[in-house]
Amino acid sequence: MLHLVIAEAELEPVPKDIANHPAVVNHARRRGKRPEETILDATYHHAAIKKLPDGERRGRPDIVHVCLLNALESIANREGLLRVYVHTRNDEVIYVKPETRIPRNYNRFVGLMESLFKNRAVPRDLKLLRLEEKSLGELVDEIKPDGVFVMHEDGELMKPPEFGRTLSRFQNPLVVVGGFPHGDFRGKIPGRKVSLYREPLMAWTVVNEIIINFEHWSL
Ligand SMILES: C[S@@+](CC[C@H](N)C(=O)[O-])C[C@H]1O[C@@H](n2cnc3c(N)ncnc32)[C@H](O)[C@@H]1O
Repeated sequence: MLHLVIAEAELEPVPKDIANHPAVVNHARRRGKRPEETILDATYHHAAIKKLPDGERRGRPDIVHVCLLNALESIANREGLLRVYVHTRNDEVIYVKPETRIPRNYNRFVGLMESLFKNRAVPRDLKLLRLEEKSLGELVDEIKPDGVFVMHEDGELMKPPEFGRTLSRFQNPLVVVGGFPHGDFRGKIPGRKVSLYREPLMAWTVVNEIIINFEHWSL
């Protein structure tokens, strides 16, 4: 079983500090929600986000959306060989049941995330998505993997097929991919740093490369 963690993802409700900013208030009103109930989104909250620390990288639910679509619709997931988790910049972990159907439509996905942050689980009966306050370290301790790999541009360079083969030597490997658009992990991430290419890649490309090459050795 491969455990895939999208870590330090830039997915969060609008922080209190900018809840009164006109860009946030107007967007919330259009969606019929209170500002604090909406998800921070760089596309709509650009003017407000600039005022936040780390503003240049925050408000990117789209990264989580594409990574989840790719991972959950993969053959590995259909075969029951994958578990996916999202860890956020505020140390929350979203547990994703393998049978979850993530909405293709971005606005619907954001609506789902808004319900998740409000109710801590969606849908209430099936709890396909569940949110808990938890650090990445606590999540790793809980999963108890027999190998931890951190995808990183500065890591030891391994071609994707070679990385797939490396993963196949473990029973329960865990792979961490950064869910942010720019810069490095903010916290210390334990594990073997691996680079799949000599240049930075988008998080969803890395997710695809990991899963496809894991499948090659595991199906
Ligand atoms: C968009 S990148 C992060 C931003 C990147 N540091 C930059 O400044 O362009 C998102 C994540 O993809 C993974 N990643 C990006 N390039 C990679 C590479 N060449 N090899 C392995 N993983 C990579 C890392 O986990 C990274 O945190």
